[in-house]
Amino acid sequence: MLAYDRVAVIGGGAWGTALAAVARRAGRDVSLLARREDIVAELRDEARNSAYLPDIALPEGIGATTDPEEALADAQVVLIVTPSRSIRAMSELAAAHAPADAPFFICAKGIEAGTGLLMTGIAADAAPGRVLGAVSGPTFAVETAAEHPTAVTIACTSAADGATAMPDIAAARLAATLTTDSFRPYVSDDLIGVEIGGAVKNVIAIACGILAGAGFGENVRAALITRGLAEIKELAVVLGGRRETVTGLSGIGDLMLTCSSTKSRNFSYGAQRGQGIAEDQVFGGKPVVVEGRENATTVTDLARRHNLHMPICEMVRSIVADGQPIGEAFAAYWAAPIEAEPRALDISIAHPAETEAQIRFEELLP
Ligand SMILES: NC(=O)C1=CN([C@@H]2O[C@H](COP(=O)(O)OP(=O)(O)OC[C@H]3O[C@@H](n4cnc5c(N)ncnc54)[C@H](OP(=O)(O)O)[C@@H]3O)[C@@H](O)[C@H]2O)C=CC1
Ligand SMILES: O=C(CO)COP(=O)(O)O
Repeated sequence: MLAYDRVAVIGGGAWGTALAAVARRAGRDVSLLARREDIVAELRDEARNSAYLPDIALPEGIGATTDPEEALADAQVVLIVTPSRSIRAMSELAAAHAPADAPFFICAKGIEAGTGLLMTGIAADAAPGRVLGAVSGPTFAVETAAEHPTAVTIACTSAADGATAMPDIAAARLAATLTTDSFRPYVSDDLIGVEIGGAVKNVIAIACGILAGAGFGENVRAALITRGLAEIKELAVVLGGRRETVTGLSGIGDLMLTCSSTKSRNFSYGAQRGQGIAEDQVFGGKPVVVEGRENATTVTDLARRHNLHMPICEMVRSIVADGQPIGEAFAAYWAAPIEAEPRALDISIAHPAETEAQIRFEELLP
């Protein structure tokens, strides 16, 4: 049978709940593991998750629980949908309770601090021998949960489970499992390319948000999206991913979405910082998952290790991690030597107006 009948989801937040809803609407038997009793009770009794997806009616029958054994023991496939910094612990938890032949699909977007591992790299460490994949793409949870049309990329390496034919590999099976009238998966075997797109676009979205919040226009946003895509492509290729994956849903698709909407937490975080709101006052001081904040450092650490310069990601890092004033950081980025596009041509012309640029941008930006 191509599709998985029994799907377990780890994470009762916005994206975990939305994916559980997709699987349930596709007719699957779904169990969702959450940490909070109130979320479990509301999902079970009212088919709602008002903490994370207010006003959205979810399908009946999502089997929510706080008990890992209950959630995972019968799973044929496990979706891990918690923030990137918790993926190691969640993979260990899943490995301890799920059947050995159930593949894990990681739906978080990021790179691990210290190790520089992609999300499936962490899972490979934590759950050796497991078939692993990723779900990524332009997907605001609130839209997916409300059955607005959504397309995703589902990736795994084709050799991962020893399958020889594409329909037998785990990514294709998960695509068959999750397809509904409103949810349309595409399948990829370029796990690295897909995961790099998801991790880096959040950092670029922060940059776009900062400059939008500071009052700059659409020109610079288009420039950052385009040059950000070049940074994604270079990192993906240096790590063994494929150039063409970057033009797909998990690359340019997610980058466009996240860099141009206040529905994005990364963009909104940047916009608030651009308006001059202090780091500890962003989102009114509430804890909100902003993956690009931490991943500005993990992405640039990884790039530096490969002698790759990612100027937009470095700019974001210097603001959010090193506390550099926005005007100064942007001026330094903007006054870099003039180079070729793409970088194949060896051109480097000193910017003539570094000082003027700094003075002007410092006046305009906080
Ligand atoms: N929201 C979206 O539109 C999309 C999100 N993603 C990605 O999905 C991942 C999760 O994001 P999202 O669902 O939006 O985040 P949310 O903040 O909505 O939910 C996070 C969930 O993870 C749980 N959680 C948080 N920290 C830990 C931890 N240390 N250990 C175990 N569980 C934890 C939370 O539990 P509790 O409620 O108890 O705190 C909550 O259930 C991120 O990597 C994000 O980039 C990907 C695509 C779309
Ligand atoms: O990954 C996402 C959309 O694809 C969600 O973006 P944010 O985490 O910025 O809200």
